[in-house]
Amino acid sequence: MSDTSFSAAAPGEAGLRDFLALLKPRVMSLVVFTAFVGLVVAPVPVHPFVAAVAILFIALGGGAAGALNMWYDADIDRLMRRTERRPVPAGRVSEGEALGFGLALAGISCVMLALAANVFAGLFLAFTIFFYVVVYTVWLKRRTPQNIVIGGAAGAFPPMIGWAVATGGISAESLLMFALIFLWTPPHFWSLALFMRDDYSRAGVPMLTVTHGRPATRGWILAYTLALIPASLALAFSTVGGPLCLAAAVVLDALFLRGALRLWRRDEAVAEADGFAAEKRLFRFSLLWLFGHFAALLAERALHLTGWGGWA
Ligand code: HEM
Ligand SMILES: CC(C)=CCC/C(C)=C/CC/C(C)=C/COP(=O)(O)OP(=O)(O)O
Repeated sequence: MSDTSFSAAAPGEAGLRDFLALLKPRVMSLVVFTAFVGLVVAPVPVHPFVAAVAILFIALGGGAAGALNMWYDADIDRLMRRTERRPVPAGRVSEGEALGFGLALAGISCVMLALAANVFAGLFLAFTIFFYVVVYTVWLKRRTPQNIVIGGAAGAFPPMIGWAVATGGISAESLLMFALIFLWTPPHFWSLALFMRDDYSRAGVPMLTVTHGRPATRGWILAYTLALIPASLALAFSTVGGPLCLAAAVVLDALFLRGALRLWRRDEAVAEADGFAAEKRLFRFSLLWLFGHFAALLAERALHLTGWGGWA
């Protein structure tokens, strides 16, 4: 294989790196981690080989959804500084290639997950890809500032898919994991939208910062952060939680709330003058917050296996 397949290719010349970029690997890493935790904390043990194969196909399914999103959004990605260098808008991968790659990967991953785990998990993965690509990307993203609130459900399904791999179904615990990510998505995304507003405005995407302005967005970030607290406590007190989850929830929630309150009180001129430093900090912290909650669930499960952890 030549070196060029790994380097940033010229227009019209796709490299392996470009097809990897279509999978949105950085975002999907946390998505896949939440699916993994959903699988591990479920009360039904899964053979390690089946678990590894299932996680691989969930990762590929998530990647397929990313590729299909980038195929459909190529026109607006071309207009935003953050996304203009992506493989399709930069012309290194054609729209047809991105569409074919995404569809093939989506089909393979759903069928393989159904065969490796169970049909319900395979169908759930297919529904999640459909939700992200059709409901969020095609239908809502360009129409309403509620796009990421409703469409965000797609990003909240993966731990339920992981749970479904183990149990073949849905439970109160998997719904609580869903609720945690569902309520987290608005503060996660809107803190980024505060400092990326001009990109979205240029592309004509009706994100809340564009349609309702920054001060209103700050209020909504605080509102969803407050709603996150009971959701994370409920998960900590559920059968998959325990003292460690509770301690993690208290610390992470207090820090998230402090950051959201700080953003809410910010003067726009001050925020602009310091380059939206506090907004960027809260966006980065949102990633740590979600990782921390799911890492705590995993650690609680590990402790439980040694006779500690959990409430029982
Ligand atoms: C509709 C829901 C969501 C929207 C609109 C959204 C939007 C974004 C955007 C625009 C970025 C900026 C950087 C980039 O392009 O990579 C980003 C970063 C990120 N998001 Fe989200 N996100 C959503 C849901 C999620 C979910 C569910 C997860 C994981 C469970 C997640 C994990 C991440 C991670 C890990 C990054 C950092 C990527 C990096 O380091 O470059 N996001 N998100
Ligand atoms: C298993 C499976 C199918 C998982 C899907 C998970 C999922 C829906 C994650 C959402 C991640 C994300 C980057 C949303 C932003 O889309 P955007 O189009 O607003 O962001 P962009 O402008 O960066 O493209």
